[in-house]
Amino acid sequence: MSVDAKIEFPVIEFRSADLERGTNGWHQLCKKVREACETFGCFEVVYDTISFERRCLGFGIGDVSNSDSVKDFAQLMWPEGHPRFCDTIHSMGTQLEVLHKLIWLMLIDSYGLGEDSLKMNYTMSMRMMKYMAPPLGESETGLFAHTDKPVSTIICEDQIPGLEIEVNDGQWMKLTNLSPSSFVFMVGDPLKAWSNGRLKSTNHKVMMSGDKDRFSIAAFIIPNEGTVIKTPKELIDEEHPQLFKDFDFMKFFFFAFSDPARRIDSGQLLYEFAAVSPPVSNARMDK
Ligand SMILES: O=C(O)CCC(=O)C(=O)O
Ligand SMILES: [Fe+2]
Repeated sequence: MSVDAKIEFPVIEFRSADLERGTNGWHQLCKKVREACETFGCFEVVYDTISFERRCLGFGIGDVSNSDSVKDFAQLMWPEGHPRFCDTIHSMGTQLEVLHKLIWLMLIDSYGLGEDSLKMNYTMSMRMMKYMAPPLGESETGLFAHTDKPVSTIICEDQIPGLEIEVNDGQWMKLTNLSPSSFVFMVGDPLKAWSNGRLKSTNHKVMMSGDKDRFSIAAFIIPNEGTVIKTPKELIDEEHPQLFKDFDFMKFFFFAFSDPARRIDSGQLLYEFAAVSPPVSNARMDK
């Protein structure tokens, strides 16, 4: 099904002059970020503060903002160490983590909440993906449709399009023409639960066509064991009754990747796990 041409994917430029908290520029950015995350569950962030070589190798590394953890990983492949690899990954991880936190702060400010309302201990994992070009003239699924289970994700691709988001029931929009300084920020299910369903965790997938392989890097925020996802009371009122009970992130994460969960639609898992009153029918509550 093709997408309505009127739907425009949000592209938000983070100019350094606007990144000072409390300024007019900051407030405008907060509003745009909130609108994008409420409507689309994701947006393209143009952020040229981060510059690095967009070279991917095809594996995942946990806790990338910790330089020892990156070194331990590099030792597996290069027992004698690989300082350049470690520096690149560590510096990229650190900067992507800053970007995650900046966007969280914008969301917090946009709802007028205190910083403590979205505070947790976490590690950021990075996955590097190579999607092979499909056979000539064909189109192939690179990654099946899902909503993200980490709190939030930042995706960086090497200019070969492939990422698609579901904008209406069954309508897929391919994200194209991302600028070389762009990233895609994606709301995950726990952030949706935190926001009492205001923020959308969008269904997305990777579809490959054309003759070029696609490389991407995804940086995921994974809360530490014992973290409880809790909706701030300010986001619950008569107009917005509580949709999700407080839940242990790790239990949700394990549930989402368990065998019985495989038979459930990815976007439905959060409701199965944490809905305050389970929906009577199978219909999605956020539609
Ligand atoms: O590679 C991409 O562009 C998307 C990756 C993704 O959605 C994921 O790893 O959850
Ligand atoms: Fe994803």
